[in-house]
Amino acid sequence: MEKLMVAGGRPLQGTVQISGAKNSAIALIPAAILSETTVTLDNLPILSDVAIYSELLEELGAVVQRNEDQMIIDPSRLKSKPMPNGNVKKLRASYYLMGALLGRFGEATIGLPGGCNFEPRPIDQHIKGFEALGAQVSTENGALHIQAKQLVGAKIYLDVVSVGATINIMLAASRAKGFTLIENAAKEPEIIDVATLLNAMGAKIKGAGTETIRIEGVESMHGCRHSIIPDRIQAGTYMIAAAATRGDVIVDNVIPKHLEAITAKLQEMGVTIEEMDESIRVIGRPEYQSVDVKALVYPGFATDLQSPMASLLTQTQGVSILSDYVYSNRFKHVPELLRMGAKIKVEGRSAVIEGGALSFAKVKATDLRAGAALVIAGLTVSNGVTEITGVEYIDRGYDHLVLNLSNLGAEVWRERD
Ligand SMILES: CC(=O)N[C@H]1[C@@H](OP(=O)(O)OP(=O)(O)OC[C@H]2O[C@@H](n3ccc(=O)[nH]c3=O)[C@H](O)[C@@H]2O)O[C@H](CO)[C@@H](O)[C@@H]1O
Ligand SMILES: C=C(OP(=O)(O)O)C(=O)O
Repeated sequence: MEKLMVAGGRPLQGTVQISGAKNSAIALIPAAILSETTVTLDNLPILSDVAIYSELLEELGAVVQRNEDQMIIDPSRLKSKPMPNGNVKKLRASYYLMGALLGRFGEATIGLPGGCNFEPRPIDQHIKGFEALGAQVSTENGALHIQAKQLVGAKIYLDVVSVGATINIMLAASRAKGFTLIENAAKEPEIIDVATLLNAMGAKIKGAGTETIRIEGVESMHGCRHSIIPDRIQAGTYMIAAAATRGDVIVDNVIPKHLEAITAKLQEMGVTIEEMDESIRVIGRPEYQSVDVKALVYPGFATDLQSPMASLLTQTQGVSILSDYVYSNRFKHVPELLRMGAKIKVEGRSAVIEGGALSFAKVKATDLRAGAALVIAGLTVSNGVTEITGVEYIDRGYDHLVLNLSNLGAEVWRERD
């Protein structure tokens, strides 16, 4: 096992290139198997989740080639076979195989998903969607068995706005007979990215990015080439890190529109932001105002940036309230930040954060974004080295983190634990 060492206290300076989005990639890779011919994905992030997904497709019989930031998927010989254990348990997004296999073969048996378990992550809305499309769903030894003789389009109203359920239903409904309407759909940019790929593969999807998605099912789908959108969560994390270290950083290869919520919140704190076509410059200040932040569904402030934001809020002059309305208990970073001297109290779905300097400590990343929060906290500490274990979580979502931070002037390295 490795640990991440962070000797902070230096303002981050320079330019960082943002890779393709993890939360798109892990849906686009399974989406590709709805095609009978080769799909090429460009701007692929280099992440452990992506590597595991490529192994999952190979286990199902696909031929997968990786060249740097490109993945070429030939799913022509892929079959639906039961995947109750193994790699499916390593990532949450293995649940997209349910919608994709169901769409292509009318059958899927997939173990209940793993991933970052900051709190229970139900999939009842995914199941409700599959059932509405005419599938029968049962549980067999911890795996879900989903089967349909013929998927038939349906009107589906999601009880909660769910990225995962919206994408999974889009995948299955793309190959259903007739018309599907998803109402109260999630509007995240990653959903638009998946719909763009599916449409390039021959699907007929309209309205992705709004709360009503219309899908006319098609009988077959074909290969195409698609470039993955930039990772707005990675971008937001570097923006937060730049502000926390009072740095001056250009975050490049981004879609500024996807970053409006974090941009506005940083500006409210007193951070200077300059927006360009495909990049954002973040210029920090010695002092920041405290602010209240509410993590909500898109276009609200992303829940995935809530933990990194907690670290930045320790750098303000007052008391901030950081609430998460998507995952009410996503606060596993808090006990670790307390070890670093943070003054935080969790009250219900909110963390009440009082500004004050942090100090170095040995801390543990318990999930991906909690890990990012600890890296940012470590970058603010000038009097010693913060040691972060649980690096495998951080590797799920941050492409070349050590290299990127080093290029920005940070002293960060990995060591064997
Ligand atoms: C809306 C939202 O911000 N979604 C985030 C969520 O997506 P992810 O796809 O994990 O979560 P969902 O969007 O599906 O879930 C949103 C909310 O709905 C609930 N839920 C979901 C599915 C379901 O069947 N039943 C149910 O009750 C969840 O518990 C959660 O409270 O985490 C991802 C990884 O951290 C983020 O990238 C997504 O942006
Ligand atoms: C928790 C995350 O990922 P996943 O839902 O894939 O576990 C995340 O991206 O912050």
